[in-house]
Amino acid sequence: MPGQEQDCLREVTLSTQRLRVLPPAVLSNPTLESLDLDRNKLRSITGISKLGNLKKLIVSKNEIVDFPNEIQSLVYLEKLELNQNQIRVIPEGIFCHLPRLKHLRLNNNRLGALPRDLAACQGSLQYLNISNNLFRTFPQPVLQLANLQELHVQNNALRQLPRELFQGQALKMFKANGNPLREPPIEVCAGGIQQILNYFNHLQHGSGQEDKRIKTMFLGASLAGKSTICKSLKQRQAKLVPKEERTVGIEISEFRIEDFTFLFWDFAGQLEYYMTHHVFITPQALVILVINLHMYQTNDDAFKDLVGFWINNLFMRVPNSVVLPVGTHADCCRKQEVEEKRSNIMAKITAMLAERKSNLTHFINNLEASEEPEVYVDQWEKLKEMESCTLTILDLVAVNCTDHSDIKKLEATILEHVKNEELFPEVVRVLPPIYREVEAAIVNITQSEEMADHGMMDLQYLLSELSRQEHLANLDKELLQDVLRYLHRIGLIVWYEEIKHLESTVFLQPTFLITTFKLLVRDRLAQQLESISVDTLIAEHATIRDRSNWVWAFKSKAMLCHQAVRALVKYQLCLEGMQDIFEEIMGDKTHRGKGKLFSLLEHFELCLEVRHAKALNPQASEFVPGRTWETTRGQGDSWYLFPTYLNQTEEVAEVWGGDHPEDLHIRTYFSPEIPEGFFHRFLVKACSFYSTHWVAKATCLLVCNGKPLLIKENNQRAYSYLELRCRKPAGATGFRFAWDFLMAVVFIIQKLSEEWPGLHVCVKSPCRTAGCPAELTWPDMDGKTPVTKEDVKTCGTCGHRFGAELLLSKVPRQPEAPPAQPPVHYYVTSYGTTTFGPSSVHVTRQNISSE
Ligand SMILES: Nc1nc2c(ncn2[C@@H]2O[C@H](COP(=O)(O)OP(=O)(O)OP(=O)(O)O)[C@@H](O)[C@H]2O)c(=O)[nH]1
Repeated sequence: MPGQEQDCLREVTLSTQRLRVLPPAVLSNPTLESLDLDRNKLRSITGISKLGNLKKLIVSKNEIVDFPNEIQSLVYLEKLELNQNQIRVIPEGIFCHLPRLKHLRLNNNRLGALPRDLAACQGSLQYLNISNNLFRTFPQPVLQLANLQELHVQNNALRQLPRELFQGQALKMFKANGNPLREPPIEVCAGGIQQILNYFNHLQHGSGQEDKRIKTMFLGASLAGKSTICKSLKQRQAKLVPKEERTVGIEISEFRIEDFTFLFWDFAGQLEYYMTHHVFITPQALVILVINLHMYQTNDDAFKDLVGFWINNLFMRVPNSVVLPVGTHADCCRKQEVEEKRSNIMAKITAMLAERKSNLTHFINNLEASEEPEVYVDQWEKLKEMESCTLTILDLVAVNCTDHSDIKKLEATILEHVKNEELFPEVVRVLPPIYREVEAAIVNITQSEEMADHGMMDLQYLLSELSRQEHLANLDKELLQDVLRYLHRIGLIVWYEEIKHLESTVFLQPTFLITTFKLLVRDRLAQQLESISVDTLIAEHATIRDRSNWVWAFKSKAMLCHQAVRALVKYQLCLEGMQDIFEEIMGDKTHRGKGKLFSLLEHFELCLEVRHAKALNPQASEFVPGRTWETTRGQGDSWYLFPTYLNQTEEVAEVWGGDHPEDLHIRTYFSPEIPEGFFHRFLVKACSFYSTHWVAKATCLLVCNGKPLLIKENNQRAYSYLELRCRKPAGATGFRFAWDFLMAVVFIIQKLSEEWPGLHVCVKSPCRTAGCPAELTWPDMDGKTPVTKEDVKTCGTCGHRFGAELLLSKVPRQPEAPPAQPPVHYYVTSYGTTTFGPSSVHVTRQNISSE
């Protein structure tokens, strides 16, 4: 039987066989205990009841519409997977016959309810996945599953979760993101089971209060009028912002209309700040896209710069957002011109949305029509998920910001949209009174006289300050952390508990965090560096000549040494009267304590530490997989590379020595385009992993075991890709190594791209015939099937045949080859950690050699 692996006929695997019916041979084997039918085309599994000894049945990724009733005969069943089918209803009378069922996957179907008799599995069921279905209310039978340890309900339409679910001891893992939850709000759920439980406990002591709050992000090109609108809305009058007062970084303010609280995040329009946008552009917000109508022309370039760029970025980053385009400077245009521009912008946005939809449909159809569609199931699913996301674009409002009545009109429009539950289902959150009390007390502290401008506070100190207040005397650390976590997620404060250096620091004024970013990520940084005062230089034991060197290194290599950063930061903090926090931000002088600034910049992949030191520890006696690779610390000054400021392009090309037709060559394509800042963050990630590297504006050369790998960025409309090349290796080991290297870099790219949920990335190998435009699409890389079955691939366009190892990660077969290894899985789990097959290599940071 094809694809069958037999173990005394107890176990049969028939995945990806394009089966439409169960093969009779399988059904004639009543001793079978495990049957895997993953990724086929089954509409039913008629006859399955003959396999009365089955313990494990996998029918995921098939075409089942009607729940297979025969499953009720499989009374020994322990594991059942029916995910990724089209099941709408599960009848009563099935689960009551499955008392041993431990593991049940029903995700990605069309279910809206579960049968009552699921409760019969209460003694056994430990894992249940009903994510990506159509549940509007929480399925009550689940509450009786006393031994349930893991529950997935993501991406349904749940508004409320029952408190009883969290009261038992068993539940260890619970996931609910992607639901319009009010009670508890999604920001509370993200804090985990304990936080949810605490939330319900506090709800018990008083009735929940409705909180209507929405983060509002003002985006748009420079000088569009974002700050003007923001300030005018807040002050309820036309409030023109002088041109010189440009937003630096992001400004945040709070504002109320009726009983809605708006948190305004006003983003600076200059390109340099786009690098930090990924940190602050978050889902579940109202996006106000501000367009200067006076500047806008009805041609494609103006549209791309002032509107298209932002729409594309929102597509990729927060694909489910609601966007209100606002056209400013209406007073500088004729009435008819305003109308023309308004309809031009709306028509072009509509065309963009249609283009995106049609692209996705095209990709999906391609996968479905491909030769082996079952090896593209994961890609297909991701695309389907993207297709279900909708960027809602509201009708453009044209305003004259100098006119009070226009501001009032805009305010009314915003309010009307926010009240629309269809558009903003999660605006209303039910909160225990204590959440509001703690929040109010924090706001009081931030506004008090004693509070320093920066608003940074130690967590323990904050707790003691709060609990000094009579009504919060019982506040404990856990509850405070719960509330802080919530306030962080809604954007009122900033608390990065996941960054080790910052876990005990709360930024009560989120703007201060942005101020810290701005110290090094800003426009005209070179001028800033040049203007460091002599006093500051002296205090840092530096000379004017050092300062010139810093400027030179920055302009030519986008690098700053530690001393330069210290001087720059000290100088800027002095200007703002905040010199007292210098040590805290920068760490101590020995460079060993990293300080908050670099913890932040490195966490968000905005800079890379480049240490001029001898490579790896020469004293290290051995390298042990899974353990930290110890390195010697360099004696010299640390340098930091800021990829945003890179402007050279030639350096890498020189080291690489030009492309060669023989190179192994793949491309990762991006649709709709490579997001702003993506390549820079990729550089930081990849270079912190591969110690030897060269970087330039749009290229990078990584070296591993002496072998180079080139990555080039090409970001053109309808042609956005990263190209990966390495020299054609000799011999099977060489191929294995080269493909491992390529795959590791592809996985870094894929891992990073997950941060843009609306971004589609696919990998292709160009045909190796010079001039032939054909490309070979790569199948799912985390699928269980090997990437390629054949040894030779034929190009469908030019007809030439190539060894598969030249196109895909397949090692050439050798006559004396040892028995097949288990399939190798690669994945990059996080910054600097990678797993290759059975052994895992954990490298926290390799030193950088300056070769
Ligand atoms: N006449 C007129 N001027 C406006 C209008 N809206 C904004 N302005 C002016 O346009 C200039 C730019 O406005 P800002 O609000 O600073 O623009 P921004 O989008 O915040 O700009 P960045 O800070 O660079 O991101 C200011 O001088 C405003 O006074 C408008 O509707 N009519």
